[in-house]
Amino acid sequence: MSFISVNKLWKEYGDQVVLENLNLEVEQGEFCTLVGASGCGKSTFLKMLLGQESQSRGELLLEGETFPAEPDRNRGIVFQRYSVFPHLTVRQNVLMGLELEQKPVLGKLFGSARSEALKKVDDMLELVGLGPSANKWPHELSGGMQQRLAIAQSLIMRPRVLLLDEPFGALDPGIRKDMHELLLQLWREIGITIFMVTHDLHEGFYLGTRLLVFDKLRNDPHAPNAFGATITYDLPIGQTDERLLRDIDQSVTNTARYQAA
Ligand SMILES: Nc1ncnc2c1ncn2[C@@H]1O[C@H](COP(=O)(O)OP(=O)(O)OP(=O)(O)O)[C@@H](O)[C@H]1O
Repeated sequence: MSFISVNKLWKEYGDQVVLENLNLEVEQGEFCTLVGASGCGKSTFLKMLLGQESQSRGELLLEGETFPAEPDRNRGIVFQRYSVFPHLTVRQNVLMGLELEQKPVLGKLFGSARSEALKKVDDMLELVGLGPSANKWPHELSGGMQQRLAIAQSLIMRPRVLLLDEPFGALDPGIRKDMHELLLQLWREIGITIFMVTHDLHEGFYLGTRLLVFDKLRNDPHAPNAFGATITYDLPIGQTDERLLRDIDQSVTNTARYQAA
């Protein structure tokens, strides 16, 4: 049995078919990057993995069981835009998840429970390179540092699956490279399963263990909503070459043109 199984999965909004007949088996510890034209349903797929959206048809299984219908601590998510709380310091931002989990009513930990939680928070901040910034406010951080904080906020809850929706899309190329290194280091150290959406085909081609291309096999200009996207390529990273990259780029660009028409 696979860690995650996607069987004949469809997603429709009204008469718009967004995803059609997705089939996928993912083992624990895999790092999947998702690429595809804008509007092809990559974020929708992440939302289904998160439990924020339900499928129209088909199955989504975690260790053979139906995925929990609500977001829970099994799954953490990081978005492109910073999702940190501006009125809390870096340390408080990361502590908050643990406090709300252990004290859902008061939202505060005291005594030894608080010391233990703070130790975990400081270890996590070290891991993502924010140790020296623990007492800063989010507005004092660069974009890359804010995304490190968002990643720390997710990882402190020890999710089994980390979902990343274009987490580095707003960052400068140099910072993006540093964030790739950080992500690969965290993934190796923690052994977590990752799904990451990116618009950058090169990023998708070289980061992680597996590239999933979301694309439409059929485009009908007279009925643009009639066909959804599916996984057209499922490639192990490292066994990809420039020619294939160009083919995928061409196909994704064609779909993007149809979508924009
Ligand atoms: N809640 C919703 N209600 C209706 N339609 C929706 C909803 N969420 C998404 N859609 C539609 O589903 C399609 C897929 O959207 P989605 O955001 O998943 O695409 P995407 O591949 O992640 O795009 P991008 O790369 O631009 O973020 C789009 O046409 C979008 O308008």
